[in-house]
Amino acid sequence: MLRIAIQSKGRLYEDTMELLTEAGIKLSSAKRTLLIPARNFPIEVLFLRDDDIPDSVASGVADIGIVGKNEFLEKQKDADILKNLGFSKCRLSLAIPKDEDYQGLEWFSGRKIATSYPGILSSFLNEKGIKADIHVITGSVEIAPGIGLADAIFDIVSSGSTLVSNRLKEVEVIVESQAVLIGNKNLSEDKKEILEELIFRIEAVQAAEDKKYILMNVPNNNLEEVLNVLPGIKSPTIMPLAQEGWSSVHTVLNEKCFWEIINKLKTAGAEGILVLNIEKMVL
Ligand SMILES: Nc1ncnc2c1ncn2[C@@H]1O[C@H](COP(=O)(O)OP(=O)(O)OP(=O)(O)O)[C@@H](O)[C@H]1O
Ligand SMILES: O=P(O)(O)OC[C@H]1O[C@H](OP(=O)(O)OP(=O)(O)O)[C@H](O)[C@@H]1O
Ligand SMILES: [Mg+2]
Repeated sequence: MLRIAIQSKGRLYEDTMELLTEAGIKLSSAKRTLLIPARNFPIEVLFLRDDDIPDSVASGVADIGIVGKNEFLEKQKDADILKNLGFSKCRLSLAIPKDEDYQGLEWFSGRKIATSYPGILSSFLNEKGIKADIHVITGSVEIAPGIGLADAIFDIVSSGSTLVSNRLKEVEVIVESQAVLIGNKNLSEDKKEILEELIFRIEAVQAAEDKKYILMNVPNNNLEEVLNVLPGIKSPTIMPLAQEGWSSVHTVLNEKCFWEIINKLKTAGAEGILVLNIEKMVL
């Protein structure tokens, strides 16, 4: 049985649960239980605060875990990053009051910076030879400059709206983060085998993301024109329709690509275009 540590509630929880579900892992729904075995896969899920996930994996309390890369880097625990998971994307940035004139990192010399990430910040400042005063607070970091607690902050930024509403501006991006799958360094062969199967499933889910299956009807005379518009990843399927002189064309496209070529497809003579979600894709 492989044990995976995931966040019990918070920003990572929903996407993590969705990923496990899409990978076909069904949990027996024992709410308020901290350790739940899957019903159909040799895995059990341990629910923790995200701060405790890196250590639980490094120490072997859990075999693998899902946590923000920011948190993993901050905790400096000895485990491997096995996979980027593509959700909870954010960055750790330095931000200062918006009316300050900013010319470069020297601005921070001798200033007080509030953060929940003292480890990452101090190694960054050391590397750059900047001496600043790091003030650790565990939440609501963005209000620190406004209430006179610090001159600047180092915190998570995503859309940037929290910075704006606290009259701050982002001046340096130090770490790009997203949810990552981490693993203990000494897994047994049995556990490695289960992990491989899990990663295989995660990759099938990821491959299908942003991909659409599209079907359209095309007069045979226009087939060549339509096929020219479709990007040639793999050759499309072409089947005759019951109606003489028409064919049905099926292919897989990136969603973004679809919006770029939709008008060209119509001009080329495609009709009745259907776009379907793809759940999994094994390449
Ligand atoms: N605004 C955001 N946009 C995208 N990802 C974010 C955002 N805020 C946080 N994250 C990511 O989600 C992770 C968890 O955030 P959350 O706010 O749930 O943490 P927390 O309050 O420390 O939770 P816990 O109670 O488990 O300790 C962060 O470490 C970061 O990787
Ligand atoms: O750039 P933005 O899109 O505004 O996101 C950044 C904010 O999101 C997170 O806080 P969250 O909303 O999770 O609340 P918290 O302060 O309770 O952690 C993070 O701590 C930032 O404050
Ligand atoms: Mg936390």
